[in-house]
Amino acid sequence: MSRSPSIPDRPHRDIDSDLPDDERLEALRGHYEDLVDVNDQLSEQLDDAEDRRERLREKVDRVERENETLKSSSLYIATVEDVLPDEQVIVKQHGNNQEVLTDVSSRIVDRIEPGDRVAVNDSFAIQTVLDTETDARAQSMEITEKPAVTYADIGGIDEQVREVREAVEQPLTEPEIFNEVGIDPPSGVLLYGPPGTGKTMLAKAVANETDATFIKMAGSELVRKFIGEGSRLVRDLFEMARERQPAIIFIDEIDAIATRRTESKTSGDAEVQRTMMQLLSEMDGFEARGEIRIIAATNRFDMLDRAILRPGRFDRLIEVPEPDRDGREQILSIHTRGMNIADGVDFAALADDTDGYSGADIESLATEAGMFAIRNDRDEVAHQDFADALEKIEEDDSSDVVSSAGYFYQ
Ligand SMILES: Nc1ncnc2c1ncn2[C@@H]1O[C@H](COP(=O)(O)OP(=O)(O)OP(=O)(O)O)[C@@H](O)[C@H]1O
Repeated sequence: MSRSPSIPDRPHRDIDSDLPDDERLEALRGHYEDLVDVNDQLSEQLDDAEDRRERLREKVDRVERENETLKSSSLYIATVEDVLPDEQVIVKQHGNNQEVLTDVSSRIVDRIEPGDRVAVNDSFAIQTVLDTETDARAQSMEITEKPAVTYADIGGIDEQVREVREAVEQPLTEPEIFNEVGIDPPSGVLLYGPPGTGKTMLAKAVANETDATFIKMAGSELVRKFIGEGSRLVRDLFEMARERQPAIIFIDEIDAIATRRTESKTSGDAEVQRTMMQLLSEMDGFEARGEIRIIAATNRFDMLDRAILRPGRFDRLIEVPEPDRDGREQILSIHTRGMNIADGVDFAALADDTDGYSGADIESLATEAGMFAIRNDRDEVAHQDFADALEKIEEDDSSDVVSSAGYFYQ
């Protein structure tokens, strides 16, 4: 290693104040030149030091990268299940679900809590607590161990409930039937229809019924929020499902990533295209009789790229329409179940008066009626409250009577 150059001495000159002016000036000039000289030497040394610092920094970066590569090539991901005394923890390795009791260094132990994702080496020693990058991406998904929605909460679409149970629930609960008959269940189910008609509820209710983890991702998030990350997020989505199976993957607004190809070839389109290709390749490599089911939803069926509807992909289409009159009455009674409803509230008449309302609109109507009762200092909701609520909703939405008006789905 080269030795550091020595720092030049500070120039020093005694200048006698009794000297004649011209000699003093000459002496001062000499002193000034000494100073400039030292300054030049110091600048040179500083430049050298900067160079050396830069080279060292590059070396550190290289070593860090090599270290990262070494670590990433040999580490496995696990979840901490329990932290025990004496710096021991139980971890469950992802993928094979193997549970292991392992030591953890005191450097890390204080930072670990049950539920943390960690990286372990071949001998299961915890190397790092995973930082939040993957978790941040996981946050773009909604993960629910057991959604609270049940089939009994869904009104007016009994036929769709039956179809979803057959296409999604049965392959999970009775896979042997498909084996015996020798057919593959549908790979993916596509629910299409106007907004607020219960598509998300259907997906959640199947997850509830089958004790599956519900993992929801919105297509719009895949392309808007994480530009450049869409295909990675799709991989994460399926990875998450594999870790938590049985699982229901629900991709809402699938049209955002599976629109018909347009002529324009902007980079945004290319990104959307890549995200969709990733989704298709995940689905193609999928065990149809496995423990993961995929449901997608759209209210823009007309815009969908037909490539996603081929066999082995979203090959079961279920239309979820706006509720008819009886459906609206059923949904009204579901959403008023927990309300203090006065005698004389005529649900049949309200169902007649809500033509074109979606399930979500009917839910808002019930809430709004409750607000009218509160405003009028009553704890019982009367028929008039519903009538007032209806009027208010019609007024608020006079240009767009119900939220579902103007959708396109076929
Ligand atoms: N068929 C239904 N029965 C009971 N409630 C319903 C029904 N449809 C919608 N709702 C109510 O509307 C809310 C929104 O429904 P949901 O999210 O399932 O609609 P969606 O079809 O997925 O809509 P979007 O296409 O806008 O995502 C539900 O939380 C529920 O309260």
